[in-house]
Amino acid sequence: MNSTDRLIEVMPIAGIETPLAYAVPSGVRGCMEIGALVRIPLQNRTCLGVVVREGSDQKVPAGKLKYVIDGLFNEPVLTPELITLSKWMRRYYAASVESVFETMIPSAVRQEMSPKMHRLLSVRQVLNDEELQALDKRAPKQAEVYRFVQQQPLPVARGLIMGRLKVSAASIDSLTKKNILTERAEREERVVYSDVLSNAEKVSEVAVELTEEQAAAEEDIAASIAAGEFRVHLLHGVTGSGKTEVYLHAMRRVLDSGGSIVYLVPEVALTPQTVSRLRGRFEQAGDKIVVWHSHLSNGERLDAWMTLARGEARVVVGARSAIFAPIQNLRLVVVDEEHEPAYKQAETPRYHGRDVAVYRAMLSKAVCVLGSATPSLESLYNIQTKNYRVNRLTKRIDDRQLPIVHLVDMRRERLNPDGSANISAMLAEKLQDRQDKAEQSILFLNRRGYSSSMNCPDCGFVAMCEHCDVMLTYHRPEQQLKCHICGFHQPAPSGCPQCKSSKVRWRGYGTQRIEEVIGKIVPGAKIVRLDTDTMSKKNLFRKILGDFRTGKIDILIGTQMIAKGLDFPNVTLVGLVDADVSLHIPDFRAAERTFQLLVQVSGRAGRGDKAGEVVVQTLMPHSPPIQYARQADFDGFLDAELEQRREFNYPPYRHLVRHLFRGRNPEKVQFYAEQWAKKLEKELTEPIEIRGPVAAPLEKMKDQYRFHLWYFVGNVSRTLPYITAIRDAFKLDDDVIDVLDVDPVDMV
Ligand SMILES: Nc1ncnc2c1ncn2[C@@H]1O[C@H](COP(=O)(O)OP(=O)(O)OP(=O)(O)O)[C@@H](O)[C@H]1O
Ligand SMILES: [Zn+2]
Repeated sequence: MNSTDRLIEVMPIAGIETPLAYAVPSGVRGCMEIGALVRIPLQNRTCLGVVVREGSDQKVPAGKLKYVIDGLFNEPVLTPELITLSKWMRRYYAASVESVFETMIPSAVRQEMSPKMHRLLSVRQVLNDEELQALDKRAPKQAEVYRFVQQQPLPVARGLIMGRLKVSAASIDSLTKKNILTERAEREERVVYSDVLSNAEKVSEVAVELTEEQAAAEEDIAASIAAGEFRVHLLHGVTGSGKTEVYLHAMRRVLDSGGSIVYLVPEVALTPQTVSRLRGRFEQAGDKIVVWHSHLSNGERLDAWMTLARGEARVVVGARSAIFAPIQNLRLVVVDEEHEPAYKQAETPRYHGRDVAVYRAMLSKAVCVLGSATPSLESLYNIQTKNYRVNRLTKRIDDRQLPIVHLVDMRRERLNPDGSANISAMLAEKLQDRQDKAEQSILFLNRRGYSSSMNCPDCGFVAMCEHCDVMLTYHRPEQQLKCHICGFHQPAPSGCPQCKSSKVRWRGYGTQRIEEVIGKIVPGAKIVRLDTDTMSKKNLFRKILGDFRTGKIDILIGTQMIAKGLDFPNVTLVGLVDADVSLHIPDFRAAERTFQLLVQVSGRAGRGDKAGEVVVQTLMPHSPPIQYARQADFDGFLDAELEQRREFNYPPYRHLVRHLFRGRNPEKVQFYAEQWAKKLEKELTEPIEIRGPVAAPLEKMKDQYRFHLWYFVGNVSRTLPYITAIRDAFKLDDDVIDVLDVDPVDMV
């Protein structure tokens, strides 16, 4: 290395937890700034890394310092504050550098992938005659490739060489490995950013005049944006109060003053209405919006990302990972439906999109707006403890009334012998009434109850998954029993496999069964079912919503996953078939989830000129979350629930960390979990409460047995590193795996 060489520090994406110093060769291709994605040599291989520092004071012995190979792009793929965010995520979620960067930088970007990408080869090291003759002898094919490339005036496409010379990829690769040839990816032409959601339901978008409440909320948010300080606003507005309109006005201001915006939704595919409203509003005004969603091809992903990195688009809308968009001058982060558990990632790094959004906003001194009709207890609590500002919208647009909620006690209804069990007389009658009046209805099933299992009344046999601790679910169209956790399936037996009785029964009900029953109750109604099968078919979901809007469908049946943000003015009846299923899950948030579910699904009724009604079927009509939801009493629910949480030290009073051990051998898993607990209790100097180990509620999953411990932690960033340090010195057997999940939403 020359004394004039510039140094940078690069964090390899390769299972290493510290940055390494590299020299930057003069004339190197690509960006070398902080946040740039670069190729580096590391222990005899080439890997990717992110530039985290310009300059270095690492003492690298002379002759050991290596050169960066090149930068993948001409601009950084992460902003400096995203690098800081990555450090926080590693610490807070006990995650590796590799997993954090792989989450932050989409694989399409890391692989520099595009369907229209060429891999171009050129000569890096010119061979002299002697060397060329040696190569001719040793590897004639390689020599042929070398000669061919050397004769070309411009870099030549790899595919072309392979086709023309009939050589294998291996011959080319060995030349690049020896650094005789060099390969780089280049776009054939600029890929036009096409987007599958671009022809979503068209909503003609004109900016409406805000109501008084909306205007007050928006002005308060605007004041924070103008102040240029980090602030969090909780926009707590009842269903149909026009929260989206408040976001849109605030966004307009930010765009007009040159700032950028991240807008998060729980799942893009489930929110086509929101996406088309954003598009309608901003793209007509000439502001490009990037919609970041799972149906993008790799080429589109790369292109969308780079559009943001280059500052060509200043708004990104997407699910949780959109929070990592390399957008500069971030002024506003919107987290819509902030209470949604879908914001939590189920794999490492197990981050919570909302919490990361708040942290990123803080780093950028931006404003974060969390919006919901049913905010999480954590956010409501933060109003008091972290000075979140709260903006309430207490009224629906045009003073529309919140719907009347009827509770039906299904313990009495169950006695109905007419075969239409699970649909109460009241719900049946109201469905027919809406049909007569040409109004629309939506029926919701609680997702957790969306199954029908097989059991035998003679011997008590229940069909269970061979690999998981769950009952198999009956799917009528395919006549199969399926496991919703691992996908195991088998043909549905006609008799009991254990005692051969022919009296097998199907208990519970799925959307399919409800559809049949409703068909009998309301003959002539056009009924459509929305479930996971529908969701897996591209565009079908949007088509169904479109048909529902135009009145081609009378009754829509689905699980609560479809409830988010649906806004159909002609819906005057909502039925919740099984309100309390979610009360029985082993989760300290069971009451909160049930309350949220009731309020959210009720919120779909009566959004137009006509008043709405809700029929809630329950076996526990007196349980507090159901009563509070019925009266739309948020404060009552909050007070009661906070008291419970405080008593048991649950969030929001403490953070929970779940430490799961799993493996195929249950005794071994339990043994390690217990050994660990002993070690932790002995060595941990921090006062935290430890509960467990105990078997997880879902003890067996995908053939693995699961035990877990719970840590009740006051300050995660401070305490977790102590736990991980002890864990680093705790050797597990190869076939036992442990996972730390901070602020978990999955309790089973
Ligand atoms: N100021 C306004 N004047 C007239 N119509 C409005 C106004 N603000 C919002 N709307 C309309 O009211 C309806 C409800 O608004 P929106 O969907 O934003 O409510 P929301 O608070 O997000 O509801 P939810 O939480 O139930 O999804 C929409 O059709 C929207 O276009
Ligand atoms: Zn299974």
